[in-house]
Amino acid sequence: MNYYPPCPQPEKIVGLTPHSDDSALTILLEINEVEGLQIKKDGKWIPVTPFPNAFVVNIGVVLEIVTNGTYRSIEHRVIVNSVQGRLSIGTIYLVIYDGEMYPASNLVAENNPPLFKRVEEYFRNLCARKLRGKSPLDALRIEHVQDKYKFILDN
Ligand SMILES: O=C(O)CCC(=O)C(=O)O
Ligand SMILES: [Fe+2]
Repeated sequence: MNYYPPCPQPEKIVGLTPHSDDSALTILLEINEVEGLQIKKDGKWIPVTPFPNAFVVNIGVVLEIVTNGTYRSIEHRVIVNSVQGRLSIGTIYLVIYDGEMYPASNLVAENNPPLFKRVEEYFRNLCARKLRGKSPLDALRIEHVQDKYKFILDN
């Protein structure tokens, strides 16, 4: 459960630092329907307006890796306001704690190479890690230099 108390100078703090969820899926209930959640789209922060009796379903890093980038995890943060506290409950769905994680083989082909490295024990140090945007996922990306080169030649 997350509680973000009101703050007299909300512009000076952030409720929850920008991050992508390390889960496969996160199901979030915005209990008292107070605004604050924002997603990053095209470099801009967009507010997610709470919708009564609805869950926010967030795709996490695990699904992005396993689907080889077909489903994208979104960077998000929470800001606070000076009037109302925000209450939310997040339920995270993970995979085997110390297992391996990699793009599903049937989603990878010669013309669709794996976008992420095989990773072991991604979750082991999860709680010790700082929230840092999408950087933990970016560290696992495979650069396809040949594809870039081909793109430059083709264009
Ligand atoms: O409190 C919220 O609305 C978001 C919480 C969140 O992003 C998280 O728990 O990962
Ligand atoms: Fe989150």
